[in-house]
Amino acid sequence: MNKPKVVVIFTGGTISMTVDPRIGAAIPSLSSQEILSLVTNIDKYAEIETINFSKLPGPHIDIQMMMEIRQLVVDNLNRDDVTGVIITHGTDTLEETAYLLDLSINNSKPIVVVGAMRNSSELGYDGPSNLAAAVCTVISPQAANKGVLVVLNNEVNAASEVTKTNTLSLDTFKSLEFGPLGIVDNDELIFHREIIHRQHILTDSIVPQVDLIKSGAGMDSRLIKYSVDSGAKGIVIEAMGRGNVPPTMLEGIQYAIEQQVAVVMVSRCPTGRVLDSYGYEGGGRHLRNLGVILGGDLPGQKARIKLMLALSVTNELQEIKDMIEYNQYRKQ
Ligand SMILES: NC(=O)C[C@H](N)C(=O)O
Repeated sequence: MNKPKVVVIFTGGTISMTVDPRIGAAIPSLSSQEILSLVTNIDKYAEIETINFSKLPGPHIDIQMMMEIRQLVVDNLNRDDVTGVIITHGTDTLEETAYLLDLSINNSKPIVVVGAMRNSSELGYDGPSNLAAAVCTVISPQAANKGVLVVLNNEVNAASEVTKTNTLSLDTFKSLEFGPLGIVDNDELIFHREIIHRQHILTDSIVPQVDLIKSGAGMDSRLIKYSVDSGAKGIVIEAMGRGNVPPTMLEGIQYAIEQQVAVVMVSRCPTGRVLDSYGYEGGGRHLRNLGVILGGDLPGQKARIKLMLALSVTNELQEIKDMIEYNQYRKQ
């Protein structure tokens, strides 16, 4: 019987790293063949085709590269002989690439993003087991129509829900609101739940000029104004609690909106969505009345990706608002 063909796009990250003895710290070095040779027996499950995209750590992957990875994924999913695509990625920016792919690709074939938390010089290198679980996920008929999946530590999470939560742990990728979609157990993909709302922003272009600004007690408007004056097309603000900012940030927010810069607000709290519950100066209701867009329960770095894609579709603030708030808030 023909084995399913899986394309693995190698981009780098700890999964491809060893410790360089000269500097005593990890850097990307392993080739795709070296990584795959550690995934014993994988050839019994799938025929693997490799694409060497880069050997970059997560923090070196930029938005343009994410779009190039996207094009490679689309091109390979369109091949009749390909069952699904895996992307190996540095975990620091993994959720951003995964979410970009999830929003911008509508294809029933599985797409899995995988990485590792321990490099190959460390005891307990988790790269091979994570890659094996990614292959088991991609070849499973259950994985069709699930959007982009993130597989590490035998857990399967939705790209739309997952975030990196711990700097060190093997189970760092968590869907903090809802828990994982499923697991890989004994080489089998088992789902525990569905995602109710999926969203696409189908575009093959992006507007990378979106800044991310976190709020803190007593912060003022300088960073927001600088962002606008230096060419930002959108700004994501990690506000406080339910979605409120110090009144000293209002001037900058108003300035941005007057200049037609889209301002999306999420919360610096790790869980819970933002809502316009508070009516005081700088509270969510006040911000919404000024034209601030609500970003749901996304962490700032993922709301930024969503806004970049939305801005590539339209410059109209109302249309951007509809896209960002889709299915989460009453239409205004
Ligand atoms: N575990 C990892 O992959 C972290 C690494 N700094 C990276 O993102 O490349």
